[in-house]
Amino acid sequence: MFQQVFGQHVQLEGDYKRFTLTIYHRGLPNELSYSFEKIKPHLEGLALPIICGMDRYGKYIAYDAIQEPHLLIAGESGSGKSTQLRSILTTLIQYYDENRLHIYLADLKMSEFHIFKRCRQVKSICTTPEQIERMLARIQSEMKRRSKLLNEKEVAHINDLPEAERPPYILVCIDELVIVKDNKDVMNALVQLVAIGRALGIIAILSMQRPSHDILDTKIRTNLTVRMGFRTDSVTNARIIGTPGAEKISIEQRGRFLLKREDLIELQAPFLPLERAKKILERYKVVEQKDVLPRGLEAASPQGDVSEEIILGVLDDATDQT
Ligand SMILES: Nc1ncnc2c1ncn2[C@@H]1O[C@H](COP(=O)(O)OP(=O)(O)OP(=O)(O)O)[C@@H](O)[C@H]1O
Repeated sequence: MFQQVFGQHVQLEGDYKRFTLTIYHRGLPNELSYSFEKIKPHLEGLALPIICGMDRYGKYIAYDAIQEPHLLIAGESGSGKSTQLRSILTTLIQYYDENRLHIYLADLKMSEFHIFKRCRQVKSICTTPEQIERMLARIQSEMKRRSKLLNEKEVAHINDLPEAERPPYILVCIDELVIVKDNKDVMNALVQLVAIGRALGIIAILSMQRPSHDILDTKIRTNLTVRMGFRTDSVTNARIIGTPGAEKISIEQRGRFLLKREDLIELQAPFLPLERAKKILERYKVVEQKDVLPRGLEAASPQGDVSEEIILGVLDDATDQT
């Protein structure tokens, strides 16, 4: 009824007694072409900026993952999760060099993280549960090293360290966690990461279709402070993600999602097609042979006990091992 009177761009919010009707001059764009030039000014001042999308006022929204750590991206198949992760990572790779940022990726669907192979900031791309286990074990020892460093220097956060001693931020992204949901080592490592990672500059992004209790431990879920809820097939699933209303997003509205931080807002994600992302990333890839680890982790150490310099400093070209 309100839409008939005021047009398409109205929003009715409220619960039992009190409702607010907001009438916007315009709606969200149906598609938002990815543009780093337009996004970049909105990242300034954020320690680890995560680009989200555009709001109803035509404003780009980004947040600082050091202030609001650990992100859950969820929604049904084809709703836009991978595309969103692609633009988050491509943005960060253009924004920070490897002295500021190290990225660890786990792509259990083996769908598309290969496009990040050989990017200087990308230190690992895992495609099997065993590789994830080892990657997280390495992250755990890096967490120990950083905790010790903070203790010695008597500071609370790596950002408080002098610039010369500050280690790079570490971003760990896992696509489709469901495949390793029964792996206790992986889950325990993740529990620890999301509990203490923030002060150490180690942040997780998890992407999955449905983060139900049997897939995502409550100890992990409660520490995923930011949620991006893409289209879901039911109210229940939208609630599980923490973005009630995501069930109302229509199938045609690709890249539309609800962002849950303190409030819940509707955004349109930038659209960065795979081929365009590949082109952008070309400039950030290693070219010299000595920069590329020729074999995988097994080649580096038959015992599977890889030294920190290798895993934390060199690309684990995991796909080549499989
Ligand atoms: N931000 C966007 N703007 C416009 N179209 C989009 C956007 N994001 C995704 N799409 C379209 O939707 C399709 C599916 O997107 P995507 O692969 O990201 O979904 P997904 O949620 O990761 O699916 P799955 O869980 O099956 O991997 C894309 O191929 C693209 O055509």
